[in-house]
Amino acid sequence: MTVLSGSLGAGKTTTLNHILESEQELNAAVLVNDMGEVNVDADLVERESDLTQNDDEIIEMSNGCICCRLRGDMLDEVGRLADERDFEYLLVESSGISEPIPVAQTFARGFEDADFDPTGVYELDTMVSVVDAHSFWKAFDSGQALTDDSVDPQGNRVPEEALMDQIEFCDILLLNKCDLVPDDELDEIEAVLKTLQPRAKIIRTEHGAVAPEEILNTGRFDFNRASQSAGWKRELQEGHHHESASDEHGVASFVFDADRPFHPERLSELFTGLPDGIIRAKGFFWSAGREDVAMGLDKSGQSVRAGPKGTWVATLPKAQQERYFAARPGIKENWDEQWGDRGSELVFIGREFDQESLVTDLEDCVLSDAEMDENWNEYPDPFGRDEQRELVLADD
Ligand SMILES: Nc1nc2c(ncn2[C@@H]2O[C@H](COP(=O)(O)OP(=O)(O)OP(=O)(O)O)[C@@H](O)[C@H]2O)c(=O)[nH]1
Repeated sequence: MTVLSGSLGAGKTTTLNHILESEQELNAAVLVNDMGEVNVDADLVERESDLTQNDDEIIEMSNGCICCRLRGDMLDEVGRLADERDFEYLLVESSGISEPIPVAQTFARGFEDADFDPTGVYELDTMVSVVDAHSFWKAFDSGQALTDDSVDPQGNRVPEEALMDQIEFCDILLLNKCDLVPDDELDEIEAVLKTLQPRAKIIRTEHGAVAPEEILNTGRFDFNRASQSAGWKRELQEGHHHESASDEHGVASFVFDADRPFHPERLSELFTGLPDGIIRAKGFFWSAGREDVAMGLDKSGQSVRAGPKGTWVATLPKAQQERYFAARPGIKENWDEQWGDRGSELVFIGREFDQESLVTDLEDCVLSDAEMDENWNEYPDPFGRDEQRELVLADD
């Protein structure tokens, strides 16, 4: 099976129809997930591809998203399909806001609440994300997310976070609507995509016209590799610290690390005022006043979330610490006698931003010697108590 993800209107249905038309021999079934009341996409697939006449089957799932509420239902549906029909390939179009990881997980590993176990029946072959080249910059620069009513302080996700998930977790990136964008701009978008997601193959398309063999039976999907493929994860693992390596399109990424806590207010100010060119930021940090919790940063486009993310190994009982050291020797290597693993590692990925001044600004946010000597652990902070949430809304 192949799963198509991508934001609203990126061209998933168009791509699906193209595949079904150009592979007449393909004995396929299709599952379309649409969040609306009426499953417009399923109608379109049905109408434009004569699927029903080919004795194929389309499952429509509306009123919910297959990455969360409908996970179990989705499995039951494809289980029924496997029982009742004889077909070779399953194509899934997920809704524009679907997160690809839980969808992939559901198919690759099953889901506890479902009666049907897909492993051994379905084989997840390729995760495809369709990216709209025409609205690419707008999706990250518009600031829509922050004024959008759908964002609330409880931490609901915003569209650009879904888009970032789709870019970071896939095997094939289809850069669609290339007819609407000049070549030099496409080169820039591709440079950004490559940095955000170094593993995926990027294919430029117009009207979803991709050769079927590029996304069917590619054998590319591997859950573990896909989970590790985000550009920011690689940066952290490979430790490209403070390195400036911007490519010919001005795309650069670097890791900032510090073994002292940040001044929370200075840092939150910096986070909310990051240069426009910073498309992605991710990592963990040590915030003065939070001795026990590791804080997380998660920025996609205009959306910036920060807040409690985990526990420092240093705060765990000794026996548990030993288990961590055994599993991840890297922790021990960077262990500070006084502070243990407390510290910060933040990845920034962006385009045409002044890296040097950002590093200086970050350094200014770290506690000074004097601040450290005073009460390093007595700073109030604007971050939420329980979880990461939108920073701009964090002070209400
Ligand atoms: N100019 C241009 N238009 C395109 C291209 N691909 C798709 N479209 C148009 O963009 C619109 C959205 O395409 P869909 O295929 O419905 O997008 P989708 O991702 O399935 O959309 P949702 O299911 O609503 O999330 C349609 O009007 C398509 O005809 C393209 O490459 N170039």
